[in-house]
Amino acid sequence: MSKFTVLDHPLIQHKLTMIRDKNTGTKDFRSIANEIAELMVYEITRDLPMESVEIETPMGKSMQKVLAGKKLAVIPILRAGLGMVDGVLELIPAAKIGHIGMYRDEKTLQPHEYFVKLPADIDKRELFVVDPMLATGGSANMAIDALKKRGANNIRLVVLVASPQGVEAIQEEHPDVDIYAASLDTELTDNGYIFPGLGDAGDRLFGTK
Ligand SMILES: O=P(O)(O)OC[C@H]1O[C@H](OP(=O)(O)OP(=O)(O)O)[C@H](O)[C@@H]1O
Ligand SMILES: O=c1cc[nH]c(=O)[nH]1
Ligand SMILES: [Mg+2]
Repeated sequence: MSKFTVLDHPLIQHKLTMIRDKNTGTKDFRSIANEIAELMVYEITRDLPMESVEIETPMGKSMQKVLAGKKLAVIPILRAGLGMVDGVLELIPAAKIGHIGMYRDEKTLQPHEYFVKLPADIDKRELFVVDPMLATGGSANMAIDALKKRGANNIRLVVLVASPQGVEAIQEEHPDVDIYAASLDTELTDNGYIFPGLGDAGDRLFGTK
């Protein structure tokens, strides 16, 4: 089964509380969501493999460490996943970006895919799928399906807030995909919203409500 990790760094938790607050407006929600994504990626990338290379400092030749292994790509699930991309790029500015458009039918809660545009070498990259909310898990599961169908084989899912049902759904369908969240919240409401959650993350990010 895949790993599920809550990143409980105090800065992440403090900032998450700020965006949970319904009085936090679009401008602050947007910038703080990106700050949390940046801190999360800092924690998650602790285990990236390294290798030694020879370089020459002004003092002479020396073996030093650099990142080894696969290159990275960030895959936001549109729309709300866009709200985490800039934060990730602060730390990994050379990452490629792929987009997967997904919306959840408000009545049935079923996800619908409407856009997929990915880097050509997706099979050779380590992918960070980002979306603030993992509620029923339907959207993330379908996004991961879309990636695997196109050759992706190294995927991590990074969300701000997860529900227990969402984590279970991903672990069941994609046991190879590790999940990272800033919080595991207590429940899903009858209309599919995470409680206490953030409300509608897309609407809060883009000011569409
Ligand atoms: O786990 P699920 O039950 O599938 O719900 C989570 C999805 O719902 C939200 O997107 P939404 O459909 O509201 O689209 P948006 O990002 O355009 O607002 C959210 O950003 C996730 O993608
Ligand atoms: O709580 C939720 C659930 C799905 N989508 C959101 O934006 N928020
Ligand atoms: Mg939405």
